[in-house]
Amino acid sequence: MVMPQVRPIIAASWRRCWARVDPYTSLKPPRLSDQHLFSMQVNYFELMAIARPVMEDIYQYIENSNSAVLFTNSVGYLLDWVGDPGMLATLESMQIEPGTLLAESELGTNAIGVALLEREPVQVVGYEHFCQPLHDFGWAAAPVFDISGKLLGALGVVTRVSNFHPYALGMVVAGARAIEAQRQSDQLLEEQNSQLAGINAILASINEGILAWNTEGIVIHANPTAAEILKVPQESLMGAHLDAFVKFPPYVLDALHRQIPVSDLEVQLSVLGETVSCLLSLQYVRGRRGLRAILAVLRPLKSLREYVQRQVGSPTFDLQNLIGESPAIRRVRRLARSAAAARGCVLIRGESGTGKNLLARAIHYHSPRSHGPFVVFACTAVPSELVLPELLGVERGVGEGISHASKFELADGGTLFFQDVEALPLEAQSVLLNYLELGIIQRIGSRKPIEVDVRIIASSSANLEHLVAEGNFRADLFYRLSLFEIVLPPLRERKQDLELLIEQVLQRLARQLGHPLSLSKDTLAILRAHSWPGNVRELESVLTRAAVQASPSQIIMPAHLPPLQTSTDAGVPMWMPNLPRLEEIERQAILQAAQQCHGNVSQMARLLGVGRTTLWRHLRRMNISLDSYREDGRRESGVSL
Ligand SMILES: Nc1ncnc2c1ncn2[C@@H]1O[C@H](COP(=O)(O)OP(=O)(O)OP(=O)(O)O)[C@@H](O)[C@H]1O
Repeated sequence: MVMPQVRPIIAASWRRCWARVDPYTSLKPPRLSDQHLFSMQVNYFELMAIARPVMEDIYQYIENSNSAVLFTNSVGYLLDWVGDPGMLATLESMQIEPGTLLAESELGTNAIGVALLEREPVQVVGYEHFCQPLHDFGWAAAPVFDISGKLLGALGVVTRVSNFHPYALGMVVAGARAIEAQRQSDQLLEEQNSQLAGINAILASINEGILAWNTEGIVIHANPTAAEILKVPQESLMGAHLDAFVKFPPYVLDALHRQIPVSDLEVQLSVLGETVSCLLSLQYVRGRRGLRAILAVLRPLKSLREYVQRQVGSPTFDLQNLIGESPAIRRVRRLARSAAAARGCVLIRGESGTGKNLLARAIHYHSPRSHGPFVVFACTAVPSELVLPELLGVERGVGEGISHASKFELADGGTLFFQDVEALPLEAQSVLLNYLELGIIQRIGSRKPIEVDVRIIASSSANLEHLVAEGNFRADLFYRLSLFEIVLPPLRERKQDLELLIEQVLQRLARQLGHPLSLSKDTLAILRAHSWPGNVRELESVLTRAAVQASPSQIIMPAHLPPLQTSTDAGVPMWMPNLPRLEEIERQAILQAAQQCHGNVSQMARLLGVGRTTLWRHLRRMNISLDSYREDGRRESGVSL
């Protein structure tokens, strides 16, 4: 029976102790071996490093009052203490010292044990201790939590009952809060530092120059690439005044003054008297109290070109990938090698899907320019109003929008490939001709001539002679381009290559599907009989569909093939003068596909066995709008019809 004046928290502890603690014997709490204590202290090193100064602060107030300040872990093991030597010796005589378990289950009711169990500050004085040997003492303790509420340990003060001061509890509570606050701020700092280290590592590894300076003009970050572009050591830049190194042109200063962001503006900086050309982007970092820093991204023009090159510079562009051993294809490969070694323009002609793209890339790949970029200008994919800005680039003044480089500049030192050159508007044809004659271009909005060294390759599946006769293609450009002409034969004219091509496509599909693939005899016969109006692209698409249909079986049977026409009347090159009749057939096919695919260009292209680009070209040429076929009347982006 507990006396009514006993506080409930103490009474509850006594009830817990009755079953397992003998109140009358001398204390024998468990103690860690020195080795275990040491490893525990190592584990708690950071927390103890925070707790120790707080413990000493508290001890300053209670020094000479025969007391001690204790810090335990969350289980109750005493990790550290500080106190009057007399009190420490007394505690030691009761087997209480660093390494001792002060849990309620071992020492009976005591402030540390109860504070850890009840997760609240508590004082236990005199007879409130369950064990008699502690009746002479007064303890106060407060639990310490982390930011998520997890119990970390307890801070306690112990004195003789006669010296016990009611303020002791307030002191340990304030001390515990101080430990928590310090730990949280340490953790935040550590997080920020690790985030900062992460950001710095990212900034250091990216290929763009990153330069940041504060409102006083002091450089607060410069990554290695920025140092490389500016040719100034990174250590010299950091912490220096930017003005000491870099002079911006007046229009950039104006942008900075007015805090206008710029993106990929081609600029010439004066760095310690040397001129550095690069693409500059500016961003402004704002805090609650206004502008905090300016962030500049610097990109060397060269690296941009290399980037373009990396996108295309893969070995798949080897001429060996133009499969076929027919005399026609051998001749194409021979011509392509001569074209690669020469310097002038090349015109590649042939029906859609015969490999014009492949050949253009291969010529570049085998040319002395292969280290330079290969840039594609897809004439049908660029909306007509954007053709000139895309081709020539745009120079805009500050505040007028974003300047961007021309395709010629991006291709400088490499090859510029005009895919479907027949779709180039007349104005752009003049630009191209002008470049071929003078070797310079001028960005829109600028009078400055830019000298570029670009080789031109063009492709076409159109009847260019017809277009010239109609006045839709400049004759002088046509003659200039066609000085070196390579014609890719349609597949139906080199059926002996069919099996080689099938083999190559099946090998690729087998790799993708993860099992070998072959054709039954009947399937091969059907493929041989087909006229392949869509050429190699159609073959690839038919085999892909069939392989997927056949999977998991490894043999493609006739049933797996999509319907194929066996007509022989497709054997007419697209640029022969019977275009109107063919055009009508094409128009009907496209309209049917549009209906079936609800105007979805990708699906239509698949159905028709042509590339998206080719389909867009036909749509534009035939002035077909897909809007009415789409359920939501939506226009597809990228091309205006
Ligand atoms: N001789 C060939 N050997 C191997 N693959 C080929 C060959 N010819 C074409 N191909 C493949 O056929 C597909 C279409 O080729 P490509 O895009 O070069 O044709 P294209 O004539 O430029 O077509 P379009 O005029 O429609 O743009 C590509 O996947 C290409 O790799």
